[in-house]
Amino acid sequence: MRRFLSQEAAKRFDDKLMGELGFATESLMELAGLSCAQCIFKEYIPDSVIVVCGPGNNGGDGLIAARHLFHFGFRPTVLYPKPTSNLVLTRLLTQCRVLGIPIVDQLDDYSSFSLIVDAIFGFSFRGDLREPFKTIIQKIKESGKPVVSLDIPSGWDVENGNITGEGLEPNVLISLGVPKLCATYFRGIHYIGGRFVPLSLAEEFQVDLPLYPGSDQIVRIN
Ligand SMILES: NC(=O)C1=CN([C@@H]2O[C@H](COP(=O)(O)OP(=O)(O)OC[C@H]3O[C@@H](n4cnc5c(N)ncnc54)[C@H](OP(=O)(O)O)[C@@H]3O)[C@@H](O)[C@H]2O)[C@@H](O)CC1
Ligand SMILES: [K+]
Repeated sequence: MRRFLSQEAAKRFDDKLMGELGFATESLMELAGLSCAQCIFKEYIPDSVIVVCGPGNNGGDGLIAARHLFHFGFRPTVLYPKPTSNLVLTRLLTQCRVLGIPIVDQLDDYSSFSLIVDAIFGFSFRGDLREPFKTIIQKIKESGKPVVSLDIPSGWDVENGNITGEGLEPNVLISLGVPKLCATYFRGIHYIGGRFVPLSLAEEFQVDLPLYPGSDQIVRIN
């Protein structure tokens, strides 16, 4: 059995979940985002947090995590630099707005936040880092603040890790469903979250599922 998925396998895995296995993106994203917020609550005292969201579903996980973090007593702000017309993401942005969570499209100074949540890129990241996210990632690194990455440390090659050196070096990584290959290069605190993978799918892809304690949605593996 393997413990990690390649980029191509992660995409096929996702297609199966959202296709023949009957799941909706929104429902799995909700479980993913909740599990991320639970990991953050375990590792950090509630305080101000900036949740930096990219244009894809990783950004959606971030919006959901921001909403749950608000309910857990954190003071989240969302950085959403790229406008979206995607209905799922638009609805999640509305849900944050309803709670009074500030949503900004640019940020020059991260110093007023005690924690940065990286929901910029997930398993679909490829090629050279493009703007505006290249500068955002650079500024996050310069801030020296603790970083929690959702699914993939942004800027890392999904299989080969931080090969350009431009990627984030998070303190905590929360792999969603099954870790991707780049996680083998990660040396910080590593959780798996999102307890939604059917055993039959894990067997088909020959990946191990972690043993989640009790009814928990998260498990620390490193
Ligand atoms: N399957 C599961 O179990 C579940 C998966 N879930 C989550 O979904 C995530 C995967 O989401 P995803 O496929 O939407 O892609 P993701 O990585 O967020 O964004 C890709 C976008 O980024 C951009 N972009 C790409 N490369 C770039 C570059 N070099 N430089 C700059 N921009 C670049 C490009 O956008 P564009 O620039 O084309 O607008 C592209 O569209 C997964 O990791 C997990 O977090 C959970 O929600 C639910 C359960
Ligand atoms: K990320």
